[in-house]
Amino acid sequence: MATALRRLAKCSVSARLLSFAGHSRGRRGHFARPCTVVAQRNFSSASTMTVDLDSSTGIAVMKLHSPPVNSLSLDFLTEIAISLEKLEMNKGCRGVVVTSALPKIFSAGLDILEMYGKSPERCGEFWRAVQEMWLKFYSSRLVTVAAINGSSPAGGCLLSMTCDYRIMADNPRYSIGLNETQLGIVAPFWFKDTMVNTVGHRTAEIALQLGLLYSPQDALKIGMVDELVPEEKLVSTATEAMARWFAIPDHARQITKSAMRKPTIDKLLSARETDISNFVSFITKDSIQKSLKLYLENLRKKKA
Ligand SMILES: CC/C=C\C/C=C\CCCC/C=C/C(=O)SCCNC(=O)CCNC(=O)[C@H](O)C(C)(C)COP(=O)(O)OP(=O)(O)OC[C@H]1O[C@@H](n2cnc3c(N)ncnc32)[C@H](O)[C@@H]1OP(=O)(O)O
Repeated sequence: MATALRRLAKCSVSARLLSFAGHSRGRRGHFARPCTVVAQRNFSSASTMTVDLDSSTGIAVMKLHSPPVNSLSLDFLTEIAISLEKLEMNKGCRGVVVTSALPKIFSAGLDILEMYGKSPERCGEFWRAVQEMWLKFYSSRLVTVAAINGSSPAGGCLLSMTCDYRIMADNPRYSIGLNETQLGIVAPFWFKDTMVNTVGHRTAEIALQLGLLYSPQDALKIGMVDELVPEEKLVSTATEAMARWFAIPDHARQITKSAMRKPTIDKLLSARETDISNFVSFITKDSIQKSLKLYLENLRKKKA
């Protein structure tokens, strides 16, 4: 099933930029089922998420549910990307709220187990799926709002930064940021670019080098998130925020979004294969594997 999903994801890449500029590629029936609430719910055999589309508002809520920490494995990334693709193709959908169904965690970022002790081939496949998820979200025609209801390190922060707007639960126990350097690894250029586009160059420089994780209050101060609300109001605030974006004619908003993001997207598209081989050669180095091993051990020790 997951392999079939990945194949489908690869086939649809070339259509992305068309939809980005507001052109419809969306012939119904491209997928086996139309994108309705029930079809979405049934779509994922692993039940790693629910996607509820309210046809009266055009807002879908995508709730990530991959215990224990919504870490982004190859299969999970593929499911997220395909779910977004299905929403993109549904003319009744104008926006998506991304949130977590797990308590206290939005997403723990990339699944470290996908980067530790894996073959170069598997690492390459994994990295392509990370790129694909980023490309789909960053270039989405939809209004995307992240409702960040828990900690969101590294890849979790990246996912939220691909969205148009971020609302975080005002809980000082949660943190968010690109903390890669703390693991002894390096955020690739398109993670860095997304961060720069979100918080500006100087703040990104400090945040990335030090691998900083910010409290919600500090994340608000630097512009990593746009709003803080009590956790119970998160999804309702996200759907309310969506109304401001829906008030703008779709084509004008989409073309503007494209103008803002296209250079960053094109940069990855033109270097995609090199980026994969850089990742594979970096992550499979003995020294990096040792760092990851240590980091995993510390994560486990913390619990014991
Ligand atoms: C030159 C350069 C060229 C190319 C680029 C090359 C390189 C690489 C770029 C890679 C970019 C990487 C991006 C990433 O996203 S890396 C992942 C970063 N994530 C983290 O650091 C988060 C780690 N986790 C935590 O801090 C906590 O777990 C968290 C999320 C705050 C939750 O805390 P808590 O509720 O207390 O839960 P536990 O810590 O007990 O965790 C439960 C369970 O989950 C396991 N786990 C946690 N996070 C991950 C993860 N990201 N991947 C896999 N597994 C994870 C944890 O070990 C526990 O497992 P157990 O078996 O003990 O139950």
